[in-house]
Amino acid sequence: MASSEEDGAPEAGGDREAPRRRRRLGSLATAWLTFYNVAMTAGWLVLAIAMVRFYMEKGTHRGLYKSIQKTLKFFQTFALLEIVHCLIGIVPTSVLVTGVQVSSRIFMVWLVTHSIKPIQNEESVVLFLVSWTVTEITRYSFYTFSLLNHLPYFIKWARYNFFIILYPVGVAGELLTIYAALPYVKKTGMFSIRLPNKYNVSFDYYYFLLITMASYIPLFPQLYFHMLRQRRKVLHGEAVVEKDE
Ligand SMILES: CCCCCCCCCCCCC[C@@H](O)CC(=O)SCCNC(=O)CCNC(=O)[C@H](O)C(C)(C)COP(=O)(O)OP(=O)(O)OC[C@H]1O[C@@H](n2cnc3c(N)ncnc32)[C@H](O)[C@@H]1OP(=O)(O)O
Repeated sequence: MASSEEDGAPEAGGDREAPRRRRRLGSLATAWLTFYNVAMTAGWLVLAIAMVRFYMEKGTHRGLYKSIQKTLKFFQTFALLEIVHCLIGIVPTSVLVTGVQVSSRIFMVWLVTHSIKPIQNEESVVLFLVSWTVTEITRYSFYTFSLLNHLPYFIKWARYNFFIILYPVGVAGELLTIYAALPYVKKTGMFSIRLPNKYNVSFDYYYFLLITMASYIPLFPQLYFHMLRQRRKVLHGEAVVEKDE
């Protein structure tokens, strides 16, 4: 079920500029992006298999995060390159949208789940892990097949439909995990800087987490509506005007 993009002809109802844009990409950039997307698809697939195997063997989510954390940290951190891809112009995506998306994930991985051990067994961690994993397998395989001009319709369909449920579920998982971390952060004062000190600077990680949670209110709808616009453009061929472009 390969799409009609194979011969460079525009797809019915798709983005008619996409094949032309891809042809303009240099062969080095295309080779790099293909390698990057294949590696990321494989990485998130390994993570998915590890999670399913863990649950089948242990019958509980307790200990799941610990068992997959190295793979998760590696591949999610590797995604920082997506900001670089936008900055150097090899993908036609907004730096702002990608920056918010990637930095919120890096924050969740390193400054919340990795750093605050008592929350690693929360059910909410499983919520965001599953949402991220399904999303990323779909997204990176979408990019890979698009670059190879052999995009099966079901992958395109999945890329622009799964997020409708997975995005709110992932965000709920992230917010509940931060919420679960609050008492520990308050009790230990971790990552906080108290006055007096020689630099005369104070920082309270507990309030930083509260502000981060509040920032989902304006930022998440923007990402969600961005994806809805992309969905209309790619699946229904509607022209879309992005505010930050
Ligand atoms: C320091 C503390 C910070 C705290 C911040 C707190 C606020 C956070 C609020 C936000 C919360 C987000 C939470 C999030 O982590 C939750 C989840 O992810 S849950 C799981 C569900 N998630 C999703 O579905 C994610 C959806 N998001 C995305 O897909 C992308 O990340 C996004 C950047 C948002 C959108 O993608 P994009 O605009 O790029 O759309 P397209 O995929 O259609 O791509 C457009 C064109 O670019 C080409 N492209 C892009 N990347 C590549 C690539 N790697 N290789 C090749 N080509 C690429 C793509 O093919 C399109 O090209 P064309 O138009 O020519 O076809």
